[in-house]
Amino acid sequence: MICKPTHPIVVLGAGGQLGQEICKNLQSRALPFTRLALDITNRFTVLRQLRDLPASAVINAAAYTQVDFAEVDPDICYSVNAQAIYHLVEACRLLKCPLVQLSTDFVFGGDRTRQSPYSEDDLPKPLSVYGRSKLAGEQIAATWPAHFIIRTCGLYGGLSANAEAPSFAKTMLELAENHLSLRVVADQRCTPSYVPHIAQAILKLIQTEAYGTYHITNAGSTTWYEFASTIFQRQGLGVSVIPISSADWGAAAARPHYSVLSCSKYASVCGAPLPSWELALKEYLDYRNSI
Ligand SMILES: NC(=O)C1=CN([C@@H]2O[C@H](COP(=O)(O)OP(=O)(O)OC[C@H]3O[C@@H](n4cnc5c(N)ncnc54)[C@H](OP(=O)(O)O)[C@@H]3O)[C@@H](O)[C@H]2O)C=CC1
Ligand SMILES: Cc1cn([C@H]2C[C@H](O)[C@@H](COP(=O)(O)OP(=O)(O)O[C@H]3O[C@@H](C)C(=O)[C@@H](O)[C@H]3O)O2)c(=O)[nH]c1=O
Repeated sequence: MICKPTHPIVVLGAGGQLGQEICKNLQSRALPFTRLALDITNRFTVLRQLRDLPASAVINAAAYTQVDFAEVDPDICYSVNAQAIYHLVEACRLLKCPLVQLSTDFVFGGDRTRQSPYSEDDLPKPLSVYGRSKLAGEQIAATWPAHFIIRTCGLYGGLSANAEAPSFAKTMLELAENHLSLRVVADQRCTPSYVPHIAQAILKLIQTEAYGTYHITNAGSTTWYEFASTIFQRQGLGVSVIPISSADWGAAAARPHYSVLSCSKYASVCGAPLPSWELALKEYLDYRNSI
C-alpha cells in the first residue's frame, strides 16, 4: 500500500489552512473536498464520494479546531474529530489506501511537571474537550493498520479562502496596528509551526510505508510571549508585550503548560528535522513583507 509520488490523494478539509497548503503542494494530484463538498460526519456521503476514487491516500485535515467553543459544544467537536474517523477508516479499507490523520500537541498537558519533549510513545493526557476528541480520533484511525497519525502544533502562515488563515501570528500583527501594548501568556511552552513546512513534511513522510504515529513541528520551543515579542522585534514594531499567566488570560479551555514534541522519529525516517521555529518565523515574515 504505497503512496506513489504520481498518484492522486484525497484531501479532506481542503478549505482549511493546512488542507489548502497540502492541495497547493499536490497540484493536479489533489482530490480536494471542502466541508461544503463533503461533510465527514455523514457516513453515507463519505462512502459514496470516496469509494470509487483512484486515491493512493486519504489525508484528513478536516477538524473542529475552536478549542474554547469545544468546551461548551462537545458534541459537535466529538462528531467531527472522533466519530467521523470511523467513516474514514471504512473508506480507506474499501480504497485499500493509507489514512493520514492530523492531530495535536493538545493530546498532552495533563502531566503538569513535564519539562522535556514528548515522544510518540509517551502516554497522552489531554486537558480539554478538543484534546480528548483528537485523542479519540487518533485511536479510531489506528484501527486501520495503514495509518499515519501526525501530531503538530500552533499552525500559522497557511491560507483560508485564498487569504491568510487566522492564526496567533496573524492576530499579533493585526493587533499591533492599533495597540501600544499586548498581554500574552508566558506559561505555555510549545513549538508554533509554519504551515508550508508541515505540509511538505507530511507529503514526504507518506511516500514511505513506515506507518504509525509521528510528531512533526518546527524545531526548538518557545512561549507565546516570546513568539509575539520576536515577531514585533523582527518587524521593528514598538509594541510592548506584557507577560501574563494562562489564568490571567482566562480562556475557557485549559492549555498545556508544556507540549513540546520530540520530532526525532520523523527526522530518522525522512532524513532531517524541520527548520527551527526562529527560521520558520523569518521565512513567514519575509514572505508576508514581500507581498
Ligand atoms: N490550527 C492549529 O494550530 C493546529 C491544528 N492541528 C490539526 O491540524 C489539522 C488541520 O488544522 P487547520 O488547518 O488549522 O484547521 P482549520 O480549522 O483551518 O481547517 C479545518 C477544516 O475542516 C473543515 N471542517 C470542519 N468540520 C467539517 C466536517 N464536518 N466535514 C468536513 N470538513 C469539515 C473546516 O471547514 P469550515 O471552515 O467550513 O468549518 C475547515 O476548512 C486538524 O486536524 C487540527 O486538529 C494540530 C495542531 C495545531
Ligand atoms: C490573541 C491572544 C492570545 N493569547 C493566548 C491564548 C492562547 O493561550 C495562546 C495561543 O492562542 P490561539 O488562540 O492562537 O491558539 P490555541 O487555540 O491555544 O492554539 C491551538 O490551536 C489548536 C487547534 C491546536 O491544535 C494547538 O496546537 C494550538 O496551537 O495565546 C494571549 O495570551 N494574548 C492574546 O492577545
